[in-house]
Amino acid sequence: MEETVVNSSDANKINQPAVGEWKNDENISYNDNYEQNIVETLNDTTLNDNSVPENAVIETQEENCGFSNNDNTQNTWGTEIESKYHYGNKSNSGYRKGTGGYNKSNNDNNSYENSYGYDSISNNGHVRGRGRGRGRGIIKRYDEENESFRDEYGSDSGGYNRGVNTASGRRGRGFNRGRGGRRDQSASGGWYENSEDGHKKNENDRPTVSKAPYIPPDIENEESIAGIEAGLNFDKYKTIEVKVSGINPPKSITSFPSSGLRTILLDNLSYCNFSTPTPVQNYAIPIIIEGRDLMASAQTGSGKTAAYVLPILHNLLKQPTQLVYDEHHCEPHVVIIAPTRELVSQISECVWKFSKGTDIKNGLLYGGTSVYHQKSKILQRGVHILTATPGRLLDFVEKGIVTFSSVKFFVLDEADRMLDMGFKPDIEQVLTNSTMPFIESRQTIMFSATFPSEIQHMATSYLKSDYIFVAVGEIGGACKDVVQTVMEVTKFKKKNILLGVLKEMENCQGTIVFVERKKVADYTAAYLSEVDFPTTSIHGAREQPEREQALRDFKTNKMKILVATAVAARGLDIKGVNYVVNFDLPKTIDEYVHRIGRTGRLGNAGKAISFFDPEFDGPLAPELIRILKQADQEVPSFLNDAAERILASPAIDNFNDIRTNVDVTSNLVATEEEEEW
Ligand SMILES: Nc1ncnc2c1ncn2[C@@H]1O[C@H](COP(=O)(O)OP(=O)(O)OP(=O)(O)O)[C@@H](O)[C@H]1O
Repeated sequence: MEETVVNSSDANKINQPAVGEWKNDENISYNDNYEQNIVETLNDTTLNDNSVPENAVIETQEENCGFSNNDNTQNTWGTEIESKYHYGNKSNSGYRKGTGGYNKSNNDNNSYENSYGYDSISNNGHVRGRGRGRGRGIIKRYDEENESFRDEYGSDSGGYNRGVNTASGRRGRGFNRGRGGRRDQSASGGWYENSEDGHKKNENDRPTVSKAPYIPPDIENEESIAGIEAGLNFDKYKTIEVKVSGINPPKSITSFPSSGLRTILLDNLSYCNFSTPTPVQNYAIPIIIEGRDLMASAQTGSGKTAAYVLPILHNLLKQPTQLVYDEHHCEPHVVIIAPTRELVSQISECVWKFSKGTDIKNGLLYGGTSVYHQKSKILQRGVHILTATPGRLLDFVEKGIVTFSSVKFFVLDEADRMLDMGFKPDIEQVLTNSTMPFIESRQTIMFSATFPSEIQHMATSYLKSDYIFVAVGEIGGACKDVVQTVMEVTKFKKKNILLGVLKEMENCQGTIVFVERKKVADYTAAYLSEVDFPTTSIHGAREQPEREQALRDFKTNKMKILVATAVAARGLDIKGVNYVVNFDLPKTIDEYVHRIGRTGRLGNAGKAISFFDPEFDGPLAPELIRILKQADQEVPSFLNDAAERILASPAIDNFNDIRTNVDVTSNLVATEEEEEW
């Protein structure tokens, strides 16, 4: 079989602004191209819901390779000092720092460790560092039937792994070759041959690092009850414009008691301190209760989840039908799909808290967790409402564990995201599954804060023709309770400016810093920890337990700052998020709107600070200005200048064939954010 060798001199051309910056600052003695290739490798080996079978466990081996023979490294192992934010236990966040080079370890706890040399390990089988290598991918696959692991060898090329493992004061050298195995057309990581003493190991005695499947904590706990409390601006919701279109839309409600919702739901609402419905709830509840399909858009943090969960629960309770399940499969009545694991978990919590005291069975499926555990949970009692990420859901559907024959409601949360290029094939696969009831026989519901018109057009093919459209405020508009500041910051200054911004805050507790790349997330979190801001991070290269631990640490204020990639941009509802900092601006304005919507929720005040680098962010300027104006925010003059430059520049050639009489085919390509998560 032909090997694909990535030439390290063929530098990956991705813009990687912050990488150079860190390198400059940390005096790391290797060149830009090399670093960029590492980034490329990591993309290839990312685990996410779509790329790796969920029950796969990566077996990692490595052989250290020798770059670390420089004086810096030699001198420093003895000088490590413990920072006050280094937590010794495995379920916490922290870091260890040293002096000189940059060493970042991110292994089986939620910690950042800085010391000499350069090293970065994460639990999903990536070993990053210097050196180069190719090798075969091995996936340790969990065999559910036998409850044991078996090896599956990846075939074909893909990943390109490099690694020097110099964790915890040990250094080794050696040359590492490993070809990232790919399965199911997806990158899945590779294994490395490793030797602490620098000698290549015999294949037979390579150590196996098999991870036990992760069983997440139960969502059914009282802490889940407390949502965000309504803020001072909650009453402003009354004045917001709501547009409703469609034939004979049901009349909106004005209060929960007059909504017709069943008593048990009203009781649960008051238990959860929901006294007044938000506008999207006023309109969506009666529409769904009356059995109409719905596409709805409302600003971030305005209660869209309850707007569909409550009427669905009401209808299930009003017309109970028998739950079909046995030891092999189950047939949910409601399927809710959302793009990220944490969001799925959050929605499921919401279902649980509103269905308390009823017979409704609630289940969830998401990647990075034990398949066996999730399977037994939903097959034990059956499941009325199943909330899932698309990858894990399809996995269960393919295995026949979930069938859709009893589906009455199909919900897409963050619907525009679920129907964009990254997820649309999965959604199509779900909706065209032979067991899925036709459009006329199910109720289809879509919600998001942003809904680009092209996605709306596409979405209509999944809805009944008389669906109702509800738009609360401007579609895709930013929440006006968020004060938005845009600063002109070039890439090399970002780090210092971030520090300045954090220091200027009275208390930086509850700050989410968004970056574009996983690696920059790690760097930034490590750096902030080092300068005494307790920080953790969430991104797609972290193991699921680490991701959940990071969120818990942030939610419980153990960590003041959460550095995140796009994985945390949508839907996450975290109390006490006072600031969002866009260290890197996103590529699309909708992503910006979702990110800044992590603060300023439910009438509370929030603040968003964005670093605008004219070199990279120019294309976003016109749309950013539109969003700032819509939310009555100040538009800085440099942004106007950048927008003028963009608008004055010639239109980008779309590389369209100038002939009109030829067939055109196009392939779906995953978006970059997708790969980056
Ligand atoms: N009527 C209400 N009364 C009190 N609290 C509410 C009400 N509706 C929603 N909430 C709370 O408001 C918060 C935001 O709700 P939710 O997460 O559903 O917003 P969203 O519109 O889906 O946001 P996003 O667009 O970011 O996904 C949650 O903590 C929720 O519990």
